[in-house]
Amino acid sequence: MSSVVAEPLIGATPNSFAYKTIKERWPKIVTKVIDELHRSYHPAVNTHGQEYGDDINSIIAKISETRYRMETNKPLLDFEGKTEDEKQWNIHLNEMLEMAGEANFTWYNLPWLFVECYLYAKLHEFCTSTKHMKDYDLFKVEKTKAFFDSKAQIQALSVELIDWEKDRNVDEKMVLTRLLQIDLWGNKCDLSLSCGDAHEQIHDMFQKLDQFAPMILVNDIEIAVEHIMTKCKGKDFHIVLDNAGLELFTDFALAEFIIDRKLAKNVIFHGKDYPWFVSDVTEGDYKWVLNSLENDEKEQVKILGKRWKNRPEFIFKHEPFWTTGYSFWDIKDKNEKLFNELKSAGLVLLKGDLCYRKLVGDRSWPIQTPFKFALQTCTIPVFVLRTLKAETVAGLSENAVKTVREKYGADDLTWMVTSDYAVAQLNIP
Ligand SMILES: O=P(O)(O)OC[C@H]1O[C@](O)(CO)[C@@H](O)[C@@H]1O
Repeated sequence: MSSVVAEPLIGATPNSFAYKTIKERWPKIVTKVIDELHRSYHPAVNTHGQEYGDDINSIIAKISETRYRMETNKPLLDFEGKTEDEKQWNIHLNEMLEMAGEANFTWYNLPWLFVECYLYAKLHEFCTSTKHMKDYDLFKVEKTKAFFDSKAQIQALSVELIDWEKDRNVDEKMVLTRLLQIDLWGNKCDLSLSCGDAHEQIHDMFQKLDQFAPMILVNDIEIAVEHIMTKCKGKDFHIVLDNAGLELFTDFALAEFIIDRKLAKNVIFHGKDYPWFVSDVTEGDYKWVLNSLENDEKEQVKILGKRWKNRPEFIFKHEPFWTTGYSFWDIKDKNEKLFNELKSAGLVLLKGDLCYRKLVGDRSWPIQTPFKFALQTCTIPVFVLRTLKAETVAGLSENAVKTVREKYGADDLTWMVTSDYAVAQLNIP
C-alpha cells in the first residue's frame, strides 16, 4: 500500500474535474454573481444613493477582470493587504510562488484547492474594499432560495425530532444512526457543485435512506454512533459546518439530539468568516436560518428554532483558518489553539466535500490508500460525512472499488463528482 504522498489535484490535468471547474464552473458561478449585482444596481441606487451604485460597479469590474484572468490562465494577483486575513493570504501566495515557480503560478497550474479558496477570498476582498458593501453577501439570494426550497423536508424532520424527544425510551442508537445518515445526505445540497442553480432536490430523500445505503462507499456510521454514545460525555462535540439551508438544518437536528440526550457538553458550530464556496454557512446565515425557523408556520419548526436560538450549549464560532487555502494538515502549524481545541474534543464532525478535500490534502490518492495515511499530520478525532464532488478519496475497500469499477470501468471518474456516492469515515488517533 502507498507510503508516498500523492500529488495535489491541479486544473491543468486534461479531462479532470478540476479542469472542467476552472474552465466552465467558476466562470458560470462568477457570471451569476455579476448578473445578480447588475439586477440589484437600480434598486440599490434608489434606496441608498449613487455611492452604493459606484461600489456595485467597482465589484463588477473586479470580478470581470478576475474571470478574464482565470479563463486565460494568468498569474494570481496579491491581495491589497489591508486586513489581517489579506496579509495572511499574501504570505500564502508567496509560499506558493516559491513552491511552484513563476511559470506555474497560474490559475490552472497551482493546486486546485488553493486556487479555489483564493477565488472566494478575492470575491470577499472586492466587497471589503468598497465603502458601503463591506459585509455584502454575494450569494445571499441563492442561499435564501435554497433554504425556502427545502421547507417541506425541514418541516417533516422537525415533526420527527419532536416525536423522538417525547419518547424517552426511544432506541437512541437507531435515532443517532438515522440522524447521521440524514446529515450525510443533507450534503447533497450545496450550491457550488450546481453552480448556484436551485437543486433538483430529492424531496423524499430522508424517507429513502435504506435505498441510499449502498451508495455509502465507506460506512463507519455504526462505529461513530458507538463513539458518540460512549466517548463524548462531558466533552465538546464540534461540527465544522458546510452548507446553509437544509444541510445546516440536518446539523442542528443531530446537535439537538446529542444535547437533549446529554451525550456531549456543548456543540460547537464552526462557520466561515465570510461567504465561501457559494453556500457555506456564515454567522449571518446561521442567525438568519434560526430566525426563519422561529418564524415558520409549522409549530414543531417554530419550537425548535426558538429553542436553538437560545440554547446555551449551541456555540457558533468562525476561525479565520477555515477561509485560508491551507489543508487541515496545517491546522497545528497555522492555528495551534484551534488544533488543541479540536484535539481535545469528543469528536469533530467534518461536513462536506471541501472539508474532505482539505482533510486529505486534495491529492490524487490511489483510492485504496489507508484513510489514516491520507490524513497525514491531521491527528484530531474526526468523523467526516461527505457526498463525493471532487476526484479525491482514500480508504476504499476492495468491495467498494469493485462496486464503482463494475459500473464505471477503471478510467471513468464520474462517480467521484456527482454527489451520488458518499463516505462516512472515522479516524480516532
Ligand atoms: O459543499 P461541499 O460539499 O463542500 O462541496 C463543495 C465542493 O463542490 C465543488 O464545487 C465541486 O467540486 C468543489 O469545488 C467543492 O469541493
